[in-house]
Amino acid sequence: MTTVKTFSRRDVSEHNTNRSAWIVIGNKIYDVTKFLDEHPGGCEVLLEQAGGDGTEAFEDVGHSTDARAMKEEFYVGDIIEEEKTTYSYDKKTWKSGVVGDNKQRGEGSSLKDSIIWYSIVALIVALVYYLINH
Ligand code: HEM
Repeated sequence: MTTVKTFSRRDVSEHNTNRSAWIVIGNKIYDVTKFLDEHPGGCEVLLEQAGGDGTEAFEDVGHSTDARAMKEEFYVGDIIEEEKTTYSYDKKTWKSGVVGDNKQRGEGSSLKDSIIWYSIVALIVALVYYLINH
């Protein structure tokens, strides 16, 4: 059995320089010190997140599947159970990305939307009918 190392967010916050840079992404901790010079997005953005939670920044960039796989090379451990966060990103399925996202948002309003559209069409039809017959 492999035991996963765990660290508190305070532990992570100590690794906030180019000598040791840890970033939290999705409650997992990555030591990107050796990656600083190789990151295609530059070392500055990584250093900005170093010692903290870079989940949002990482997801906002829309990193490729390759980039996601690559980050596992730098995995050092997990955030301790008590300090784990639920991210808004957890609810999204990143594989289907924007499509799933739209579907999620659309579900609530699609019925309302179509009722409004049908009403507008019905009104126009009624108006045309009225104008023709008068
Ligand atoms: C271990 C963590 C990370 C890995 C392995 C990683 C890897 C990569 C890779 C491979 C790319 C090239 C484009 C792609 O394949 O998506 C990239 C681009 C980029 N990354 Fe990261 N990245 C990491 C963390 C971050 C973080 C925390 C930020 C914070 C903002 C960030 C910002 C960017 C930006 C701005 C680009 C450039 C996008 C562009 O020019 O199109 N990355 N990263």
